[in-house]
Amino acid sequence: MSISDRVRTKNERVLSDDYHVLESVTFEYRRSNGEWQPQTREIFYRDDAATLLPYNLAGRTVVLVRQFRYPAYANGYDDLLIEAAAGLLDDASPEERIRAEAEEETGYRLGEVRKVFEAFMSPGAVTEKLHFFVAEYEAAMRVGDGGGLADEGEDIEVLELPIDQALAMISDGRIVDAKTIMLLQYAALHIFR
Ligand SMILES: Nc1nc2c(ncn2[C@@H]2O[C@H](COP(=O)(O)OP(=O)(O)O[C@H]3O[C@H](CO)[C@@H](O)[C@H](O)[C@@H]3O)[C@@H](O)[C@H]2O)c(=O)[nH]1
Ligand SMILES: [Mg+2]
Repeated sequence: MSISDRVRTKNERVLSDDYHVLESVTFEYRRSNGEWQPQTREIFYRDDAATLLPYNLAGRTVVLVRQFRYPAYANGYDDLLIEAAAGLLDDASPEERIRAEAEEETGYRLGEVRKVFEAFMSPGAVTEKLHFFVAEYEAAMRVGDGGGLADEGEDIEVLELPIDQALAMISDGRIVDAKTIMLLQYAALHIFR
């Protein structure tokens, strides 16, 4: 049985369609006891995206980026946010897109990239699914400064950190971005053992 047998979409109203689409959706959901219950939810339609953690096994380091994020600032975060490189797919394949995005943001032209998992990051409200990758890097792969695209408003710093320091920064609150925490914990569990 598909879950669509338990959902009847009644109405979809576009609240905003400036850059992404925000809709108010009214639907009925058939509860486990068989009753149909009306519900309304605001849904933010965002395209899927990909993120990647470059790691160097011998040096026990990883590469992250730092940039301004207005939504975090609006929620009281008074600093640049430390993140793994990430980008919206823009209709490309996750692997193709993350390779280009990682080079744009960090300056590293990577070899093999490995997909490790996929995750919905805020499934109560946002459609976006994120594709997670890791890739081994070495100093010779640095072909540029990174930094992102200035004409798209990006002003990105590149950070190379020991994995143990990055993990400590999760504990002390200096790293508070979910995708970054997930990739660093993946690396601690499966890469730097
Ligand atoms: N005008 C306008 N431009 C936008 C908007 N949203 C994104 N852009 C443009 O699209 C670019 C997106 O840059 P990417 O590097 O592809 O994406 P990202 O901002 O890193 O986003 C990824 O990480 C975020 C933080 O975890 C995620 O929130 C996001 O969904 C995605 O995974 C931005 O630099 C900006 O130029 C918007 O609402 N309005
Ligand atoms: Mg980005």
